[in-house]
Parts: sequence; structure tokens; C-alpha cells
Amino acid sequence: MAFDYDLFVIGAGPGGLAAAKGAASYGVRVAVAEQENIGGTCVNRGCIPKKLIVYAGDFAKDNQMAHYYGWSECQRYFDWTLFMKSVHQHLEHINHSYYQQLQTAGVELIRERAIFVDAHTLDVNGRKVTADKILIAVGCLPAKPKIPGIEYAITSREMFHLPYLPKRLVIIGGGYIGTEFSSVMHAFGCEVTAIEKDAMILSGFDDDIRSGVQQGLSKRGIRFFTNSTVREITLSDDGLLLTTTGEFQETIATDTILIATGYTPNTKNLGLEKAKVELDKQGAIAVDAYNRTTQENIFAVGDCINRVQLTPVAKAEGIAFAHRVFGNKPQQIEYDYIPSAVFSRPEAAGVGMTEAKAREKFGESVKSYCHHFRPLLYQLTEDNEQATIKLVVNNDSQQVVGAHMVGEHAADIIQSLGVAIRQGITKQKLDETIGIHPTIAEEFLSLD
Ligand SMILES: Cc1cc2nc3c(=O)[nH]c(=O)nc-3n(C[C@H](O)[C@H](O)[C@H](O)COP(=O)(O)OP(=O)(O)OC[C@H]3O[C@@H](n4cnc5c(N)ncnc54)[C@H](O)[C@@H]3O)c2cc1C
Ligand SMILES: NC(=O)c1ccc[n+]([C@@H]2O[C@H](COP(=O)([O-])OP(=O)(O)OC[C@H]3O[C@@H](n4cnc5c(N)ncnc54)[C@H](O)[C@@H]3O)[C@@H](O)[C@H]2O)c1
Repeated sequence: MAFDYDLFVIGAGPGGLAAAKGAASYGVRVAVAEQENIGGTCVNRGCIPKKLIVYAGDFAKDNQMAHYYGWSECQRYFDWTLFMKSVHQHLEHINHSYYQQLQTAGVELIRERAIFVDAHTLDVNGRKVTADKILIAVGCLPAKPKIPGIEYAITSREMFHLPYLPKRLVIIGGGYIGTEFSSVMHAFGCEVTAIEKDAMILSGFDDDIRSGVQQGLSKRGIRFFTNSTVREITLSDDGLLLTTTGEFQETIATDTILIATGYTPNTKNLGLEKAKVELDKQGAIAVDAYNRTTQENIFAVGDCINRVQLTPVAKAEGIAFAHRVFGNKPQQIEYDYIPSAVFSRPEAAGVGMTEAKAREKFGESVKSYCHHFRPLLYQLTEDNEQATIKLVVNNDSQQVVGAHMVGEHAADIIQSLGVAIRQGITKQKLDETIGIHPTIAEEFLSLD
């Protein structure tokens, strides 16, 4: 049978774009359908605008500390509306450059929603297109807990379109999104309360990192209601009223409520049943180790398979898919040693095993090296900001199996360290490495 395309990709986020460009490099006919802007969550309502907002927040702290470094006090006013206009202009540039990249690669972009008609046919706004192979890269959507009044709350998506900064903000969920927005919104002067159902924020990270970030944020003035959740949200004359349950039982008046309780695969109304593509127990698209779904010619990558919801992972899965299927180069993703970071202030990052995970695996042979210190930057100031660095080592093999950090440049430092750790560096080899002085990174090379 002659198909319109060799590959049809649904979704132009990091996963779909990487796969489409990778496949096209082998000379096959590729189309990608995108119902919104190119770049997906990452470019339009995730990593990029978030990081720009984090940079904007940093000026507040720098300004506070500037006089310790000889700068005279000055009054500054932060204009959220003006700033967000620049952010969205920048995102338009990225959208455009991604579009040009697709054109150069010879990928056809269809700016429509695509849904399955059968295993080889898609409906794009009433038009039927066929493809030999189809890649699902539709990403995730924010999960909304079933709480009475949840319709008054917004998600991270709307945070990038707030017309003005709220005075009071409550965040439900202390994961990546909750922690990053707590930090940055507080830097802009909002009164922030974060509610987390677990005993500490940032589950999945090493406990010393979780407590380091939580303490750092508490010190700045963010209120945490841990071991707690929300019972209901109502409207009142004083804004929204949110009642918590669990360890903290209070009613809080607030202007804005952000839900940050996780993202779930965006698999509804995609016609998956018509293509006989099945979901796993969590509602993610079920795939094998090679990203093949339960239908032989259909594959899936990125957030919608719910393995690791990070841009570099979606990209890596998309590239590996293209090389495997169109370049005949077998490639499998290694999910160990994926570094990740939380761009809060203090910043946190980690790679490899947490101490708890390493102890589960290696028992008593685990040795952890943890050092808390006050970075040089703060030593001229009255700010008692602390940094934490930690290595987790399997003493039997001497291999460093995890590195974790809280403090400035944590993401960049852990990214570099991750290369060596993934290659199996031993503690001794790390200690023998000569550092750059004076930096925070060099502290990792002399831990005892
Ligand atoms: C607030 C926030 C901050 C984040 N920060 C970071 C970060 O700092 N670092 C990091 O690594 N990750 C971060 N992430 C996660 C990152 O954005 C995702 O892991 C990444 O975007 C996943 O890529 P993807 O291609 O799988 O899906 P997405 O980027 O979600 O792209 C899927 C695309 O498919 C389109 N689509 C869906 N259905 C259809 C259809 N039927 N037809 C046509 N198009 C369709 C959607 O419109 C979307 O554009 C963040 C996420 C959020 C929400
Ligand atoms: N810097 C980054 O790389 C970055 C930034 C943002 C998002 N992301 C990605 O996006 C995904 C989604 O982020 P997220 O923060 O929404 O999810 P998350 O899974 O990181 O955190 C959700 C948090 O909400 C808590 N929670 C769940 N239900 C709750 C309830 N009813 N009441 C109180 N707390 C509740 C959970 O215990 C958890 O701590 C992340 O898993 C991550 O992969 C990455």
C-alpha cells in the first residue's frame, strides 16, 4: 500500500521534533502535526519561560545583596507585564527558528490536531492522511486533584499568562513545579504558602537535598504545610478561601491558587482504541524497550509514556527512535544517571542514586559524604545561606553512584559531574582531579 508519508509524528514538542528531524535525515517523507505552537510544553509553557522567570527573580536577590558589595541602595520596580511581554516575544523567536529547522530538514508541518482513524490513518481537521509509521509524542497535561472548588485554581500553564502578580499565592504540591514557582513568586514579593502531602518537598530527590531546599525556602519566608493537603476551596469577600487537612488544618485566604500535583499523559480523545494502541495502568501509552506500542507500526516517546518527564529524555527517546527505525542503528535509552535540577533558590540538582536508594541496593557498603557550608558569595553579607554537596559511594567498588547538591549553579555542576559518574568514576579518581579555585564545584573533589 502507498502511504502519504513514511512517518507521521503527532506533537511538535522536544520528543516529536527530535524524531521528525532525525527520521528526515535518512531521506524519508515526514510530517508532524501540532495543534498549538511548535516546541511543545518545554518552549511554550515549561522549561524556557520558567527559566527566564527564574532569572528575573534573581535580580531581586542580587539587588538585596548589592550594597554588601559596594553598590549604593537603589529603589527598583519590577514590571511583570513588561517582562512577560519580552518573554513571549522570545518564545515567538524560538517557535520561528524551530519552524525553519523543520523546513530545512524537509519535514512538513501541519498546524492541526491529529487523531487516529485506524493504525495507518489520521484525521487532521477532517482531512485523512496515511502513514507507514506513526509516532505519538503528545506530552502530558496537568493533573487536577478531586477537591471541591478546584475550578478556582490555575495550573502552571496559566502562570505564564497572569495579567499581574498576585499578592498572595497558595501552591498545592511541592514537586518540581510547586518548588520552582514558590521560590520565584516569593522573589517577586508574593506571600507564598506551599502545601505538600508528603513529609518534605521534592520527593524522589536525596533527603539532604529535600531538606536543604525546604530550609532555604523557609528561611526566605515561604510557608510550608507538609503532610497536608487541601479539603476545599471556596470564594469569599477576601478572595479565595482554601481549607487544608492533615498535619496543618487551617483556612487560608489567597488571591491565586496554583495546582502543581503532577502531570498525566495526554491520551484522551486521540482515537487510540481505533489504532489498537493500549495504555498502561497509569494511563500512559504502553511501549516496549524500543518505544513500540501494542500496535506494530506505532511508536511513542516523551512525557506521554511517563518514564521520565524531562525535555532531554523526550529528545533522546525521539532521536533513538529515528536512528533505530529509519537508520537501522539499534539504540536503547539508559535511564540510570539522568541528571535533573530544580531551579529554585536555592537551586538543587542530582544525578544517580540517592543515599536511600543506594542503601536499598548495596546495604551497608554505602558510604555517603555530605558537606554543608556557607558559600563565599554570602560571606560578605549577613545572609547565612548554606550550600550542600553530597556524594554517595559504593565502598566495595569505590564507585561514585550518586552526586547531589543544593546551592548556586547546582544544575551546571551536577551536569558536568554526571558525565564522570555515568562512566563509573571512583571516589579516588574524583579526589585526584584538580579543581578550579575558588568555586563551589571544587568542593566535590575533596570530600571526606
Ligand atoms: C512548568 C514546567 C516547567 C518545566 N521545566 C522543565 C525543565 O526545566 N527541564 C526539563 O527537562 N523539563 C521541564 N519540564 C518538562 C518538559 O517540558 C517536558 O518533559 C517536555 O516538554 C516533554 O516533551 P514531549 O515532546 O514529550 O511533550 P510536550 O513538550 O508536551 O509536547 C507535546 C506536543 O504535542 C501537541 N499535541 C498533543 N496532542 C496533539 C494532537 N492530537 N495533535 C497535534 N498535536 C498534539 C501538544 O500541543 C504539544 O505541543 C517542565 C514542564 C513544565 C510544565
Ligand atoms: N526543573 C525541571 O526539570 C522541571 C520543572 C518543572 C516540571 N518538570 C517535570 O514536570 C513534571 C510535573 O511537575 P509537578 O511539580 O507537577 O509534579 P511532581 O510529581 O514533581 O510533584 C507533584 C507533587 O505534588 C504532591 N501532591 C500530589 N497530590 C497532592 C495533593 N492533593 N495535595 C498536596 N500535595 C500533593 C506530590 O507529593 C508531589 O510532591 C515533573 O515530574 C518533572 O518531570 C521538570
